[in-house]
Amino acid sequence: MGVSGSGKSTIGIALAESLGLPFVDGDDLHPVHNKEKMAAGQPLNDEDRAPWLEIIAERIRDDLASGTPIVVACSALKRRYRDQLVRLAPSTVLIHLVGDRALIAARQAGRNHEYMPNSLLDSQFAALEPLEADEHAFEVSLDQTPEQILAEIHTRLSALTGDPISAATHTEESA
Ligand SMILES: Nc1ncnc2c1ncn2[C@@H]1O[C@H](COP(=O)(O)OP(=O)(O)OP(=O)(O)O)[C@@H](O)[C@H]1O
Ligand SMILES: O=C(O)[C@H](O)[C@@H](O)[C@H](O)[C@H](O)CO
Repeated sequence: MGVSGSGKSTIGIALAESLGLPFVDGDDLHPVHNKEKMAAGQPLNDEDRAPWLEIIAERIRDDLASGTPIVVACSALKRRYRDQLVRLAPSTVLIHLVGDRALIAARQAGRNHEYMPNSLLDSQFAALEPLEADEHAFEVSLDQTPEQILAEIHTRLSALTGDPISAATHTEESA
């Protein structure tokens, strides 16, 4: 999770590959109305996001129920959005890519997004609610290379879930 440009897709794809799990980009699950609204330079509101978050929550639940956990990139800016996402799959781990606005803006400038204008970054920060202590989650600084972020995520995931698979995967990966 994180604001636009924080690295959700980049890190999500790499994390999924390192864990041998499917990756789902939440951006692909937005209704057309949401994409058109953002492309027009308007930030989404709670009503826009609710059905989109429900689609993602059901996808997480359904894939987990079929035996395949997935890695998902989703802004998940507010605490109630995250509660909606994990409601159907409480074992979900939320990973917040955190960093300062200037660095994120610089990264946004370096890419062309399908629909998201860089001008909406301030609205993303305005909506962002930091993780709270009772969330099954952790923060990772985005001011690192993708490789460093991935290594930290593996370490933190193993500590949080006690899942040797993550550690084993990391060991295999670094071998
Ligand atoms: N750790 C990193 N170091 C350097 N560049 C990065 C890093 N992570 C991502 N980037 C670059 O920053 C830009 C934004 O990354 P990415 O698209 O993954 O962010 P995002 O959170 O998915 O954005 P959005 O939500 O708008 O789709 C891309 O050009 C990507 O290559
Ligand atoms: O919650 C939101 O406002 C949206 O999901 C945005 O975050 C964009 O879809 C995503 O960042 C792609 O740029």
